[in-house]
Amino acid sequence: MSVSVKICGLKTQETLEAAIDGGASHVGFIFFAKSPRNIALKDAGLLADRARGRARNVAVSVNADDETLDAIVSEVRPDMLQLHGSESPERVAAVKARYGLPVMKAVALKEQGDLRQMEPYQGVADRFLFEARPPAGSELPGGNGVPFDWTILSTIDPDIDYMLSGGLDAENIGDALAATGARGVDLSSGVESAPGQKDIKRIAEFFEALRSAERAAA
Ligand SMILES: O=C(O)c1ccccc1N[C@@H]1O[C@H](COP(=O)(O)O)[C@@H](O)[C@H]1O
Repeated sequence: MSVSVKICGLKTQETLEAAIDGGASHVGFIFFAKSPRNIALKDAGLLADRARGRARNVAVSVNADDETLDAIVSEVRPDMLQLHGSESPERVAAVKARYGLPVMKAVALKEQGDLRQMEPYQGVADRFLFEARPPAGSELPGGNGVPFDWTILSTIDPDIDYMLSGGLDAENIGDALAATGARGVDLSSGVESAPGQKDIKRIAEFFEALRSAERAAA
């Protein structure tokens, strides 16, 4: 089975096309002012229109209020909302009900016990995004290019639908898939030449490495 891939933090047509050409199933747009990947609503709307029907558009927000999410949903018409802050299970449920869209909830992992944070969201979130805890001093809850200890996921219930994230790139994707058996992955920094600057060559190299890992596992 092929792994679904979300390339996140896209800001240009050229890199969006490179992600979709490479085989991305999902493309992500960041709505978080402090991020070098933050994108204006109008620009994200244009990119999402371009991707529509070829990849699923994911809008990423951090503790966004209804007014902010209303604007994102109306301009971008995403297929999925990624909530990457400290949104409570009740907030996740309210967002799902308000927009009628699936929600992927980010959960930061550093040690085995952190997996318990996922439990209150089970049956509420449609999918999980397992991500590393941000390094000390980082202003970003995600997109730090840092992997976590993948063995934390070795005993996870196979019915839990998740994307693996945090510091994935062409060099480590084979090991990451071998360690976790993840059916979906999400990455940003690993296909950039500098923070917020997606690199077409690195996107192509990532997909090449992924296909090679998939062949090795078949
Ligand atoms: O990428 C960001 O700047 C960002 C900002 C705020 C919330 C989430 C963000 N990114 C998410 O984190 C993953 C992992 O990033 P990386 O591969 O470790 O750089 C990214 O794919 C986004 O979903």
